[in-house]
Amino acid sequence: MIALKQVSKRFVRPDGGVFTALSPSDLDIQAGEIFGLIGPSGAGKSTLLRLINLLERPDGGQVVVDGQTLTALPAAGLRRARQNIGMIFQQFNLMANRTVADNVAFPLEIAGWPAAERAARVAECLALVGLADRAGDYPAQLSGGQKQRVGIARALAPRPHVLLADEPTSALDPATTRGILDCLADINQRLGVTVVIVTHEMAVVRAICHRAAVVTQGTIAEIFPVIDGVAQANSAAGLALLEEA
Ligand SMILES: Nc1ncnc2c1ncn2[C@@H]1O[C@H](COP(=O)(O)OP(=O)(O)OP(=O)(O)O)[C@@H](O)[C@H]1O
Repeated sequence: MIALKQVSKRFVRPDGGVFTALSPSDLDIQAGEIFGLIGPSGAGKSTLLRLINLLERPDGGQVVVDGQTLTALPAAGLRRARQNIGMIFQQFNLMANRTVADNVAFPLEIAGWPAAERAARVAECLALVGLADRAGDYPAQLSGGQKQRVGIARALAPRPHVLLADEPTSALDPATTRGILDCLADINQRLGVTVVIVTHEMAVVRAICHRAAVVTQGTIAEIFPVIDGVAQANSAAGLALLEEA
């Protein structure tokens, strides 16, 4: 479903220095997987995630999602292809001046869905995340967990095959975290959506991931499976993360 081929990313710092956020890396994520990107702060996890939908443009390499080579697409083609890739964020990124329903409708408006189909899809997505009764509320009236559920509903509205999650539970307490992770696992199971989740916590990987990559200093140190809730990491960086947990 997702293939990164020798993808790399450097940033130029304000002082003119060049910083390698990701050395040339390969990554294959299968359709239907929940795949984790785990590593310490500043390791390059978010950069790697944002390279999948080209929020960050790689300096080199190819990004292929659902059979389309995103790195070869012109702007209009890329906009269309991105409708197949939903994204959720640590701070939810909801629009405060729009109701819950209008937040969820937003990507459908952009994509040109007719109003009646939009309304039906919004209702469906809010039901999916357990917020059917909050459609008319504003984000400020919701708890953190409910806000993230709106984020998930918004990301799923255009029926994407891929959902990118950038530390989706880092702003939430443990009980709410559990609820959001269960929600993501449920969506993965029911809809078959491929989920890529950035986290710095092994507990998140253990809770929902099928496999995960250890990202450290701009490289993928290893890719390991999670078997019966046990993370099978064995690189030095992976073992350090397990010890921390
Ligand atoms: N736009 C940018 N300009 C310059 N440097 C950047 C930019 N974006 C990221 N970086 C640098 O790239 C490195 C990797 O950042 P990234 O956000 O991918 O790490 P991360 O593993 O997600 O960390 P965290 O868990 O702290 O979010 C960091 O050192 C960061 O400062």
